[in-house]
Amino acid sequence: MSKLIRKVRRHIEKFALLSNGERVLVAVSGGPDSMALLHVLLALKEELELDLYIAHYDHRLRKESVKEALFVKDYAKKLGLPFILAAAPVKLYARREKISLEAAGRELRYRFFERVAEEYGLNKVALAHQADDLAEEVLLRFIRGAGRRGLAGIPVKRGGIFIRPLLLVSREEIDDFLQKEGIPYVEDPSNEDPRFLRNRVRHLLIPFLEKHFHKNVKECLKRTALLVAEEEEFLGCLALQKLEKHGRKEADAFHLSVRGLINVPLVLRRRMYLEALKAIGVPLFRVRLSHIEQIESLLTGKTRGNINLPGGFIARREPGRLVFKKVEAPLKPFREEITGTGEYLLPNNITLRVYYTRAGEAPKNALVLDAQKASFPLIVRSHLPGDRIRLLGLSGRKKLKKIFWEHKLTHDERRIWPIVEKDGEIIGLPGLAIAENYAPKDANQKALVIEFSFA
Ligand SMILES: Nc1ncnc2c1ncn2[C@@H]1O[C@H](COP(=O)(O)OP(=O)(O)OP(=O)(O)O)[C@@H](O)[C@H]1O
Repeated sequence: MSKLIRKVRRHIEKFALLSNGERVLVAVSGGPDSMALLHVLLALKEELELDLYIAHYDHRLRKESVKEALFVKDYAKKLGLPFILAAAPVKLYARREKISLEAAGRELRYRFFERVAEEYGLNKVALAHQADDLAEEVLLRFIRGAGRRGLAGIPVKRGGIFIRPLLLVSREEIDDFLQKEGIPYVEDPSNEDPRFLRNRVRHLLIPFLEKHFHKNVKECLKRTALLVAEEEEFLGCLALQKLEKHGRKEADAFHLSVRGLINVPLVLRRRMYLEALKAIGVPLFRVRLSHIEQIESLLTGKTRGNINLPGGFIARREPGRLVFKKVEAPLKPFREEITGTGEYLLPNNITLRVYYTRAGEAPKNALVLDAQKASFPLIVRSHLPGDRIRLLGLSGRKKLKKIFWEHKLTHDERRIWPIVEKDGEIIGLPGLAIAENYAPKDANQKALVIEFSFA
């Protein structure tokens, strides 16, 4: 067994990353780190009785991305491992949420991993961040002015499902392993692009620090990050205890008692804000120190009114309490053209996944259509008064209103449930109904699957 595999096995044990018999989704971009991770986990598969799955997310931001997805797909096939792929409307999402392409890609990618883990009943998602990533990330965040949470860098595990078995292994050790084992990988040219601050940290700042200040600067940064991470974890536990005492969660809202908060030291209070936001589903990736400071200024009375938080949440001061809550965006009717397979972002935070598979393998809650008959373009739209569908075995057409009622859909669900139309005729509603002639005849037939989820 190679040195690297033994080292990772020790880390898996030390940080309790995996238990025997777990079902693991390996996030493989096709780059050197994730290909090494895949091989390390393959080597430990038998001993740890792991069930491995491979997932790849095609961000569609570079023209080579399809090739990379195919590389990972073929590799999974060669290894005989299940492979799950999604393609992403990253640009659209970034524009809509007013965030960078990098941040949008990250958010959608992590959401995809979580969704796949849930759908396939997997307990862990293994990511291939390594020690050099950790050092670079810490420096980068320092430059950008992060708080303590940022300086803790990249955690070795998060949220009970994400694990990073290679986090304490250097890029050099990984390269050495790949070469000795003859493992192929694809290079991501954007890793060299000096327009990205992260790449300038990797290619300019770290070598400069190594040359002129400290040969082992990466090791030092790693050590600092691990120490801060331990302290962060401790602070997190304390904050949760305090939240139990002084806070109350209510569906999409969190209430914090002002009297409870002012008796807590500022450093802990900041962490309490963060834990409260996490509890109601605010995307923590996007919460900046400035948001936390704004919340603090609500408490001290320096700011009044609503403070906008990421993901459509607000914070405001009410008598005797701070309130964090989701502001409901009004539901919008929609009509979109579906021109091919992929992911589509519809209004009202609906994500649509359109793909081909064998009819027998399609999930039950999706619309599964005969691929030949349901050719593109299709229209996906929201409900209109008088909508009807021609169902098998019925002489006339059935009102959608009746179908909604039979499935006990709420008023809001009825307004935005996606309805699929071809040539002016309704051909189905995911999970609810399919028009006559559009259902595949047998399980082996090629089917077009339309699945959707509300964010
Ligand atoms: N397109 C992808 N498909 C599948 N997994 C990916 C993809 N991109 C990244 N990953 C996984 O995430 C790890 C980190 O990737 P990378 O360093 O590019 O991301 P990052 O943006 O720097 O970090 P983070 O994921 O924390 O935002 C990879 O080693 C791999 O395990």
